[in-house]
Amino acid sequence: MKQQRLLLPYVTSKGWLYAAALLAIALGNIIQSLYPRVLGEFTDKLQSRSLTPEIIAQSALLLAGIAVLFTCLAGSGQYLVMRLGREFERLTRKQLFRHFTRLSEAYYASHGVGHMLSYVLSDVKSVREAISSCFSQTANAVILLISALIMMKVSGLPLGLITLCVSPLLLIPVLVVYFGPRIRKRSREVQNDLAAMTESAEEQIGGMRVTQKFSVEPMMEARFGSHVDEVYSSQLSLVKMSSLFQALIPFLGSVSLVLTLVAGGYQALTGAITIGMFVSLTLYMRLIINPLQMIGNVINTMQRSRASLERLQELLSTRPDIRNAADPLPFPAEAGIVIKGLTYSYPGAAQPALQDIELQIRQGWTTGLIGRTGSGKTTLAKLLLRMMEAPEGAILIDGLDIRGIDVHSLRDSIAYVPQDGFLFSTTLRDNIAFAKRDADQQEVEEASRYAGIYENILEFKDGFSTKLGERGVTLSGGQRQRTSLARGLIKQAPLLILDDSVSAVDAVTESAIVASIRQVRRNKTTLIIAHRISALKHADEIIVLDEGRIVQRGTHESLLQEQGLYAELASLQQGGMGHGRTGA
Ligand SMILES: Nc1ncnc2c1ncn2[C@@H]1O[C@H](COP(=O)(O)OP(=O)(O)OP(=O)(O)O)[C@@H](O)[C@H]1O
Repeated sequence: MKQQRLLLPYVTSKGWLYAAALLAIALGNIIQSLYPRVLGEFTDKLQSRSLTPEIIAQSALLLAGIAVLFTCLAGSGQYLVMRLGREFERLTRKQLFRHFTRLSEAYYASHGVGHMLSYVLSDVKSVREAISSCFSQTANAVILLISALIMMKVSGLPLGLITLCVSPLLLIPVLVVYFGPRIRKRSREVQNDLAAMTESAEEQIGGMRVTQKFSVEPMMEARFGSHVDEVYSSQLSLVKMSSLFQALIPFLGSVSLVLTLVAGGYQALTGAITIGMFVSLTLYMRLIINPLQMIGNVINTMQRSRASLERLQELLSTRPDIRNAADPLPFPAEAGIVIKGLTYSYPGAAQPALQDIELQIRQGWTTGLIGRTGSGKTTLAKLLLRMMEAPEGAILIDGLDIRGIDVHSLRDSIAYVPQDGFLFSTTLRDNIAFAKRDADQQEVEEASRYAGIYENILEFKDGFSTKLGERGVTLSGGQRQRTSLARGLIKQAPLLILDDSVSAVDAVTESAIVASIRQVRRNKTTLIIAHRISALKHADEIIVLDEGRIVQRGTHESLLQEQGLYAELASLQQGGMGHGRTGA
């Protein structure tokens, strides 16, 4: 799998801005590295008693100038780098969301919402830290080190002395090589555990009402608690490694200072260097050590960010399972469907969900699909929507292989109404006009009348402007279903699939809805999936599925004449179980 590169293209595209930031930081640090020299010369003049009030004023002005220039230059470099980091965060979050919209049903079945959130929140933030604060701190340290070394040489300090004093700092790269990969590995474990914990939090909080109703709070606490413990232990293991690393770097800095004191002091005693030179040497060493100490922090953050970057790159490299063919065709003029020898198994399933399906959903007809729970009805609907991919040549729409049809055009031409349609936290109007944003009020009202929800909506104080969701009205199961049905009907799509879409309404409402759907879908292709015979008995053809296979087909009347599952379901439902889920 080719890895999608995330960072390099971004940094390259912003190359000029990064170069400008680097320049500002470099100039700021070069200017700052002048101040030990000013103080060294000042000390020498003080010692040789050649100090005058003018020299004092000049030196003070010089130091103030250095401070102002450093603040302006380093400050603007820092601002630019931080801004570039935030821009990366903004673009990557959008890119991730775009990628999420392309991932398939199978991906979402194996990755929870919390897991996806952890990419958008913590991984992106962690990479942003690397390209903002780490960038400026590294630039600071490297430039300051180089300019301080040059200034020490220019100030006349002996090369041997300089080399001896900075030698312990040369061990820093060795520490980086040893600790870097270890910190990265542990960081990756932390990120994975955090993702699992977010996923668990999302699920446990989402299911809190069920938890309370079943009074199983201790069990759920233990479930979430175990994820929290895992995060704690992986973080602890990371903290151990990174603390050791971060403690060793200042230690090397202190060794450098000790050497400076001993070797510099000895040379000043013997007269090899002046006292002013000794003062500037110690100041230079302090100047270098401060940012180098921060390098420990930077490298820690960088390793964490690298682990996050790897996770993000892996995610962005996941190719969507459902992709358009090289030359995708638009949805054909007619929505007649032929299914030939379709067998479909979910990944890892022992049994196929559908087997040897031969079926025709005729253009302009209403086809009914009935069967016990788990018989494969929804699987068939999802294959028609290409939420999963059917084998080549198994599903033809108006003679075209479904795999050759543009995914967007296909889904745009099908109105799919599931049993438990998800409604968004917006107004009822927005939910109904979800897939038809330009629908006028009349269309919205018409669709809600057909779906049998119009009267209910008018009863709300704000009518169609009623807000749903956390800060709005909570609809009953049946109201939710009918709103979702209105959302499907308003599309007036060439193919309508109702997947148990009126299962939560009473028999009277159901028969009114079925009658209006028949009216609005006259001569349009419609597939009604249902458990209840009453929902599909008017269909032009009814298909009976059992354990993934078609076991009967015909009209309501012909199927009632046959010995078989349909007649069995009919007698059960007439016997008073009509509103339950048969075979469940
Ligand atoms: N994402 C999935 N991964 C694995 N197996 C699945 C998945 N979705 C459904 N199945 C299995 O496929 C079979 C058919 O399921 P499907 O949802 O199509 O049945 P159904 O007839 O629509 O049932 P119901 O009437 O209860 O909605 C079942 O055995 C189910 O467990």
